[in-house]
Amino acid sequence: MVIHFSKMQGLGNDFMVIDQITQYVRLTPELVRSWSDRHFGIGFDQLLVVEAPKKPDIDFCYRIFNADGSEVNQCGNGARCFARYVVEKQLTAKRKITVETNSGVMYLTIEKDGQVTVNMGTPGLNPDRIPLLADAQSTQYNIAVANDVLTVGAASMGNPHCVLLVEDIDSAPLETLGPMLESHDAFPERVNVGFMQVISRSHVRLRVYERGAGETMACGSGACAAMVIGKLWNMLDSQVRVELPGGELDIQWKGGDNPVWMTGPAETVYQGTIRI
Ligand SMILES: N[C@H](CCC[C@H](N)C(=O)O)C(=O)O
Repeated sequence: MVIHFSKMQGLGNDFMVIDQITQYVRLTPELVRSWSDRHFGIGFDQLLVVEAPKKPDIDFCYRIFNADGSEVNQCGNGARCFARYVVEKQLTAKRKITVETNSGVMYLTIEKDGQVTVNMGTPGLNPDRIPLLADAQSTQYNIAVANDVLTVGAASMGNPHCVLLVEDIDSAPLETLGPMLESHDAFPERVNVGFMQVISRSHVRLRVYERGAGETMACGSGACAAMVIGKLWNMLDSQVRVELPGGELDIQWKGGDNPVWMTGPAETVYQGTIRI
């Protein structure tokens, strides 16, 4: 069987995108891992799967698999690529798209300049929502790692994130602290780990060691989580330029139960087929 796919990227966070509307393939963790391999497969950070809606008033469903084969409930950069994919494949003529993921419904708008704005929903700060093993909700949590205690912020954007402050993003110890925090016992479903350097109240630099993928060139939900946590720490205003290794995202959040808005690019690199 031949599977048609698009290879896409949002600020260098790269994706294989398939639709299960015009074709069908049974997805297993082993198959996803074989496809994500950058030497023996196609190579990607995440696989995005477009499905027909299950409810009225929803345009599509959208599933996300990390490179390690784990299925997750949110991908910010992927949401922007998803929007461009369904338009380019003429699966919709809409410019405002409603999509349901395992973590809820998202609202996507394709802007006139081709960028995509995503309503990423309200951040989850209750430890049970993240999930995080903690006695009470706080803006800061102390996590024992190796022989040190790290102070982190934690939030869910439909997927779990922790964020720590660093003086210099370029020398941040992602290779060591990333995996240790990603799989730390305090995070029962593992966690995405953001390393944030605050440049001003409207500009941060961020690197993310992603759950199930390692360090990526950009993490959309990670940029949202970092902005939320930085604002809760009263270090950031309500609109922030998040500078990631792969480029910049515009993130906006007014606090409280307001949604987080993310705007950024999404591009198709090539279209291909793979035989299974
Ligand atoms: N690694 C993430 C999923 C992809 C998120 C990221 N690529 C984004 O743009 O939000 C997780 O396990 O929750």
